[in-house]
Amino acid sequence: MIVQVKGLKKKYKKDWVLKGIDITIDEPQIIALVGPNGSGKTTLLNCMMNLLTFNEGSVEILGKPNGDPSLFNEISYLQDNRILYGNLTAYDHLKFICRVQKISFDRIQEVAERVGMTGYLKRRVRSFSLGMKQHLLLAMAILNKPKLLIMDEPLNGLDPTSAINVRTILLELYKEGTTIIISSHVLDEIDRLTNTIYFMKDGALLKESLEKLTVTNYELTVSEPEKAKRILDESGLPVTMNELGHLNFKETDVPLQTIIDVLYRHDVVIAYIDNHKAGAEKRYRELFEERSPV
Ligand SMILES: Nc1ncnc2c1ncn2[C@@H]1O[C@H](COP(=O)(O)OP(=O)(O)OP(=O)(O)O)[C@@H](O)[C@H]1O
Repeated sequence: MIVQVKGLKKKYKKDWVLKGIDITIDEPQIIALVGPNGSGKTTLLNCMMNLLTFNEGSVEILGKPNGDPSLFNEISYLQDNRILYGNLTAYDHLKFICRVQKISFDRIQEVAERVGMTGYLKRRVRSFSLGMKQHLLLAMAILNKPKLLIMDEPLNGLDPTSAINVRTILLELYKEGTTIIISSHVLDEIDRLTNTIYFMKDGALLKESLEKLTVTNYELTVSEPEKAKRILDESGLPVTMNELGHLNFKETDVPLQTIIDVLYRHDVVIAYIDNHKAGAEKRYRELFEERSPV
C-alpha cells in the first residue's frame, strides 16, 4: 500500500474545505489533482503530508501513519518556492537536505544534471527566475529518490522546454517505481503525464480515468516550420505553431495522414510526431464551467 486516505475532513473556522476524502493507491502511478483555485488541493496535500492537522479521518503512507518520522526519507513534497532562502545558493539548499537525510553529497551533481541546473548551482536563489526556482524545488524533491512524490504546482513558471524536461523526469521516476501525485492547472501537460485524474469539487474527489473521453492531439516537429504552416494554411488544414516551432492540431479537425501527404509533396521533412490524449481540459470544462443558457 502506498497511500490510504480514509474519510478525511478539514475545516477552517466554520468552512468545510474537505468533506470526506478517500484515496487508495496500491501500486506506483501518476495521479493528477485538478480543481479551481481555492477548491482545497493544497489543503489536501498539506494534510496528507502532515503539515496541517485535520478534523476527521486518517492518512497512511507506505503502511505507516503520515506522522511517522521514518517516512521522512521515503517521501518528498514539492511545495511552492516560498520555502527557498534568497541568501543561499542552490547548492546550499541541496547540501542541507543531504545532511538532514544522510544522503551522499555526490548525489547533488547527479540530480543537478538530471534537472538541468548545473549552470546555476552555485548562484544565490535571490537571482533566480521563477523557472529556475521550480528546477531547484524539483531537484530538492528527488534527492532522496522518494517512493512517493507529491507536487503542488511544479509546472508554474516553466517555459515549454523546461515543462517538457520536467515531464520527462517525472515519467522516468514513475518508470523507476515512484508514485507521483501532482496538482496542476496546466491541463495540457497533465494529459501527457497521466489519464488518472482526481478532480476536486465541492470538498470531494471525483476520480476519473480519462482514456475513453479523449481526443488525440498531435505535435509535429518539421524541418521548416514556417513554410509548413503556410502550406497547410493554404491547403485549408488548420494547424497552430507553438513557441518551439512545433505544429499542433487535433485529430478531429484534420486527419494526420492528409497533413503528412501535403508536407511530403512540398518536401517538408517530418522529424517527429508526438501525440497525446486531450481529456483533462474537456472534462474540467464539463465539471466546472457554467453552461450557457439554452
Ligand atoms: N489557513 C487558512 N485559513 C483559512 N482559510 C484557508 C486557509 N488556507 C486555505 N484556506 C481556504 O481554504 C480553501 C482551499 O484553499 P486551498 O489553498 O487548499 O485551495 P487550492 O485548491 O490549493 O487553491 P489554488 O489552486 O489557488 O492553489 C480556500 O477557500 C482558502 O481560502
